[in-house]
Amino acid sequence: MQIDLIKGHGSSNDFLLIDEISNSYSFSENERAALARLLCNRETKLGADGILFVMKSNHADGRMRVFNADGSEASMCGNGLRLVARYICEMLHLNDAVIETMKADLKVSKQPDLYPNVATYQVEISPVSFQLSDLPLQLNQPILLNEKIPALSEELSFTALAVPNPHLISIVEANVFKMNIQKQLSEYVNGPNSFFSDGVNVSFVNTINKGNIYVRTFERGVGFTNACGTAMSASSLVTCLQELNDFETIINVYNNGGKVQCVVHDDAGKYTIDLIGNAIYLYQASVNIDLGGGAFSLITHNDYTEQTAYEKLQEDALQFIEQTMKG
Ligand SMILES: N[C@@H](CCC[C@H](N)C(=O)O)C(=O)O
Repeated sequence: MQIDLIKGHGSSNDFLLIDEISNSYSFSENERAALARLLCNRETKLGADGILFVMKSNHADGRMRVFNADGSEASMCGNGLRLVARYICEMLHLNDAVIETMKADLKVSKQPDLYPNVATYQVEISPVSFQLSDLPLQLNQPILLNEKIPALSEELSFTALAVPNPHLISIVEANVFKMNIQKQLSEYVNGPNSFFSDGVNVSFVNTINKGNIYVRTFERGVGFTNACGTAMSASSLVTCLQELNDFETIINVYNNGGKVQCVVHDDAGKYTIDLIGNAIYLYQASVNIDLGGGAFSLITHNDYTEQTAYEKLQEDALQFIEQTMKG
């Protein structure tokens, strides 16, 4: 089969976007998973953290399904949703749209460029749940708010939440990033284990100062990524709950791929988060795929020129991290 796609990124969390609205593709569930495993493989000419399937919705402006590089489907993807938001808004000539995702219809909108010539979109991260059964996390308690799970770590405290994909978050000192703790812990909870039957995205967060945090995430179904949008949103909420940041106020979230902004809303205990950041296209490609043989070849590859503008944002973000995070 021949497929046209766009490779893009949100905070350098990169995706292959496949448009099923304009193209008459028809994929079985197994084919979607196999496509993700094949095309996201970093050893090939494409490689990505996941695939975004952009589909028609019967009630919203469009629909997104996201598959991780290992072929598993996720209920949500914040960085990916910004790319889909851009794609749908440009296709339908809209500034605001609603995108159907696995568990919710989410508002998205075009925003003023965060940096010159960096296409910027805001996406809604919702619904939020602290019920452990929604992750799921198997513990003899209903919620976990900044508490220890001694079997995972004697030192670190964790908060667990679903936004709606599952996240385990720990606020740490800067020196912890130099240790191997996050990798070991993440591999454990994403392998066969008695706590997380579906795995979990694991984030370590450093509160640089009020209004500025750094987040590094080991993603379920992928491994360490440059950034994870839902994780940065969930982490922002956790810092507000711990009074390290303020609700209704911009939080700059630095990551290894750049920077986004989050605003956390508290509507009488119902939390939602605005995630604002880049939606950059890297190139358009056509590929010829032999799924049975597990191989593909590139037919065309045309670069966009947007990445140069993004690199300025990324350089400044990385410099800020280096200067402020001593540890
Ligand atoms: N990178 C994404 C999250 C993708 C899904 C995640 N790995 C999961 O399995 O829940 C983001 O930007 O939110």
